[in-house]
Amino acid sequence: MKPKVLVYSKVDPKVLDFVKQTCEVVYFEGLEEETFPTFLHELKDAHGILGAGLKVDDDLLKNAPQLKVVSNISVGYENLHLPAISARGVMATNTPGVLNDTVADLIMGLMLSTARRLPELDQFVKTGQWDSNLGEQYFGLDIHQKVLGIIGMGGIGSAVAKRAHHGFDMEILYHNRSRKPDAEEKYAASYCTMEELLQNSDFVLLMTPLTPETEKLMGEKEFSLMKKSAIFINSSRGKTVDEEALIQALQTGEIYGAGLDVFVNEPVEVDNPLLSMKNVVTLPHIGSATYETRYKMAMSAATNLVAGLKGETPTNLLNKPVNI
Ligand SMILES: NC(=O)c1ccc[n+]([C@@H]2O[C@H](COP(=O)([O-])OP(=O)(O)OC[C@H]3O[C@@H](n4cnc5c(N)ncnc54)[C@H](O)[C@@H]3O)[C@@H](O)[C@H]2O)c1
Ligand SMILES: O=C(O)[C@H](O)CO
Repeated sequence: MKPKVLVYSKVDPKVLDFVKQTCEVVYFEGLEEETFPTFLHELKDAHGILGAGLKVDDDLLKNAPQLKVVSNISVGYENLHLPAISARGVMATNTPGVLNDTVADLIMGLMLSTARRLPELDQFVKTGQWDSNLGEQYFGLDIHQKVLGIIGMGGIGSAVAKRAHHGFDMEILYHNRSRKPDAEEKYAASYCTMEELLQNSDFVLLMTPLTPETEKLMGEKEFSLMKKSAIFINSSRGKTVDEEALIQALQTGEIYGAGLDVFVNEPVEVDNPLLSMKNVVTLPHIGSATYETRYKMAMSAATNLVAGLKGETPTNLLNKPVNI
């Protein structure tokens, strides 16, 4: 009998076909309030789940006694409670690597958009404000030859360092849990403390996972250390930042601007002060959102899932389940 899999996010039909070769699939195309009870019902005899963002903790797992694999279609996995998943002998997987270049491209775009005020000036032209006497009101800041500080020099951080160093002639500083000799050699990246990085960077990119250690990693003290001319970029998770402190730093001119792909609450509330600031460029958490990369992520997650269900070790196994 084929193992039963619940796919709870929309995926390319080719990914579904791949999973269907070895599994019986129940497809949800996204979980809504109305479909969640059916999902819970189907979970009772499911062997695998595949999708993005579902909170998987003991509360959910107790409804899933047959479960063998939880496959996340994302690199971030703060939605997975790994101790609870491991304790029930279940494998957990994510999708690192395949999205590095796409997210790094977007981050370069965010840096350029914020420094050169692209969305604001786009509106300027489209609303007929462009006249022949334009002066400093449309000036921005250069990004080439500036200093980029990267907090979290992992897969995505390194892909940004590559673009910034080789493409924009930027100087790279980084802070990470451990030294990254590869980035030091290839992108002339200099390792430094958080404090040194914040004080010396023209752009500060936050690119760590969300963990208890990184929650509110950027707060009042950290923003106060940044240059007044510096731009803060966050494409990690909203909760790595104390959003109130960021708003304050922007309102008081402690920093020049911010480019944000992630927020504490997503979708972000329309009355969030960040949305009405001209010096803030916002995006709806779309770092990896291209057709090509979302396909690769879903296929990577499907491959992990099928491997786990076949009794093999998935390439991107995150945990050590008991009894395995
Ligand atoms: N905006 C988006 O669409 C999007 C897309 C992909 C990933 N992300 C987020 O970005 C995160 C990073 O992705 P990645 O693929 O580069 O992961 P990664 O694991 O390759 O890199 C993360 C790096 O952060 C470092 N780190 C962890 N905790 C740290 C700490 N306390 N202080 C300093 N450094 C620390 C790690 O050592 C590692 O080098 C993901 O976990 C996810 O939350 C967001
Ligand atoms: O963690 C990730 O992979 C992104 O945030 C979702 O695509």
